[in-house]
Amino acid sequence: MSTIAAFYGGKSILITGATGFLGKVLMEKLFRTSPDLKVIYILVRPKAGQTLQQRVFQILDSKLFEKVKEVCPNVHEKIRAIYADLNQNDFAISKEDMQELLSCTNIIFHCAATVRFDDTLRHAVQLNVTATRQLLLMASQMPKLEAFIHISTAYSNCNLKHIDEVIYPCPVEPKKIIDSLEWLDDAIIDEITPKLIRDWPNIYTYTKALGEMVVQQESRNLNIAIIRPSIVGATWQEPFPGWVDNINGPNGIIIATGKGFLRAIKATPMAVADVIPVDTVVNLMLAVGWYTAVHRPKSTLVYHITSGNMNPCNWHKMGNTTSTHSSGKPWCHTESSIAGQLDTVAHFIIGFELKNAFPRMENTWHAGVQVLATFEKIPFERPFRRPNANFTSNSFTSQYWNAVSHRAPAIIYDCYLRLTGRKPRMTKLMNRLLRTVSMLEYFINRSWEWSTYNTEMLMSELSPEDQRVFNFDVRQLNWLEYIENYVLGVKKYLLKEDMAGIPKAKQRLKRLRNIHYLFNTALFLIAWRLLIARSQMARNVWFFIVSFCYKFLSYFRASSTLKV
Ligand SMILES: CCCCCCCCCCCCCCCCCCCCCCCC(=O)SCCNC(=O)CCNC(=O)[C@H](O)C(C)(C)COP(=O)(O)OP(=O)(O)OC[C@H]1O[C@@H](n2cnc3c(N)ncnc32)[C@H](O)[C@@H]1OP(=O)(O)O
Ligand SMILES: NC(=O)C1=CN([C@@H]2O[C@H](COP(=O)(O)OP(=O)(O)OC[C@H]3O[C@@H](n4cnc5c(N)ncnc54)[C@H](OP(=O)(O)O)[C@@H]3O)[C@@H](O)[C@H]2O)C=CC1
Repeated sequence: MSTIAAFYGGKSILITGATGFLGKVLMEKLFRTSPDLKVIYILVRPKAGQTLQQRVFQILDSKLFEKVKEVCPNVHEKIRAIYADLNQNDFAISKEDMQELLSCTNIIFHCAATVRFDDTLRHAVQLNVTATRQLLLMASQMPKLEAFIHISTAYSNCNLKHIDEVIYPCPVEPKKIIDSLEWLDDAIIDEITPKLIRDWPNIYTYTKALGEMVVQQESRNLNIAIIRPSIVGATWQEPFPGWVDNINGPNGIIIATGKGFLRAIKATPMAVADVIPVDTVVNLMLAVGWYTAVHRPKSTLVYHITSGNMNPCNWHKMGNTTSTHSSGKPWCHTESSIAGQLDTVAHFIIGFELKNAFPRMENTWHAGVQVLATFEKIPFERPFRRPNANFTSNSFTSQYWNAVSHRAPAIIYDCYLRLTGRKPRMTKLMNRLLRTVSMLEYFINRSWEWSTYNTEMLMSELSPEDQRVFNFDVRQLNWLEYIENYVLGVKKYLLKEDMAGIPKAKQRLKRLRNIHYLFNTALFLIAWRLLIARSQMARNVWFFIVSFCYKFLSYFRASSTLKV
């Protein structure tokens, strides 16, 4: 019997952010492994015209919860949705609900946050800092509370290169920021935001760092732990592989690439793609909840849950030479443009240098290669263009690809829409996509080193049974398998596409490839014709090539006649 599963039996657990990506997987695992838990309180707000109950029913009726319903048929009775808005004072929780929460809660998992990179400072501070402070205040009034688990991000200190499992101080005290936001107006806040966030890349990571500081300052005598996941991806194993339900992080990029909208990205070839499956993060969260409550460490422990140091995967490739598990297909630039060739050469040179500089990276996996190979096997329906991916770390090349591979086709397509009497929309969509990609660029052009002493210590504290049921050992992850399931999951659960449509999608890809070749050939012929008309040298080269081909063919014909 798993000690951790038994620990949660009979417990009242409070989860914030339960309607989010991580929160749903956390609830699912809790119900599946500890069906005898007493109750899960979730703080929910009505959204998109749905009441709390409708939101809960929608979650429980989803595919994610299919297994839970077998193990815990009365799951509906064990969820208690409490109306709450974390942006409001006291979270706008009713007196009776607050009383129940304060007197009954045993464990808190605080997942709620705004994860938008472009949120306003006011809103992000309210949710990621002030709400955390408020929740800690509530926690301090809970007599039965055994552990408070705060979910942060591995990127809360991404302004550093090496990050330890400690809470780093922020230049400005969170309290000062909270106080000043109360009286500053929005225009002034916008003006001072860059000065406040300094070398953090966005408001999200900055406010998550402030949130950690608040946890440290307001911890009082609570048993607190902080968990810092890197980029949370689709499920690896549980309850089934590939489950994903939002367009954050890599998900949106996978869709945009699979549908042929995004064909180039500014990314450092060997930068580590520190994706961590959501079920791995949840397993660690539950193990940390147990450990913090039972072992009561003297100080607040921080746990990193990342993949890069134990089982690295990078965004791109260094050809098919480094990974024995890669598809074997070279990372090819299918377009035969000169810039493309130069880019390839540059990648090989950079990659060769990097390989020599970081021999550890020899065994890394190549996300991009696997993703593209999977698109061949399991194409998305109705792609705009054929999926392709040019990775470049050079700003100039990146701008070139943006113009040629993204903006130009969007403009051409919009002209076609206009000519056929429809409303143009592709340029707008493309601008939005490129804006999103530019926000993610910071994270795909750098690598970080996260120490994982606490996470490893915890792993060694678990019984073999707990290590199996609550597995967070990312060394066992097979990236090839994971990425295939990830892409399949995006197709099935996000795009809601039917597998029966695959043959048709493959046919469409073939058609797009033919159009692509035709278009390139026409372009080449036009360019060549124009050149020949203008340059004597081009004409000489042309006659040389034609006469060479003619001689070659005559020789070939003569020798085959001799053989007969
Ligand atoms: C050529 C390339 C080849 C690649 C090949 C394959 C490569 C290998 C794998 C893929 C690699 C790709 C690299 C990915 C890099 C990922 C790096 C991520 C780094 C994260 C570090 C930190 C991690 C964390 O701690 S937090 C989690 C990460 N957070 C995010 O990702 C949030 C980022 N998002 C935002 O900030 C905004 O959404 C923004 C700015 C991107 C977009 O804002 P915008 O205002 O333009 O759009 P929205 O109005 O927000 O939404 C548009 C549209 O989408 C709907 N929507 C929004 N969110 C969701 C959602 N979560 N789920 C479902 N749908 C959503 C929204 O409703 C809108 O729909 P409409 O119908 O238009 O209303
Ligand atoms: N996804 C990732 O890649 C990573 C996530 N993390 C951290 O993990 C945690 C969970 O992230 P994730 O699940 O991906 O995020 P989601 O955006 O999927 O979920 C956010 C959750 O917070 C809730 N929430 C937001 N605002 C409010 C509010 N005013 N009142 C009540 N609830 C609110 C949302 O509720 P609603 O449904 O009503 O909007 C939702 O349940 C966050 O703390 C994040 O920083 C860390 C590293 C990476």
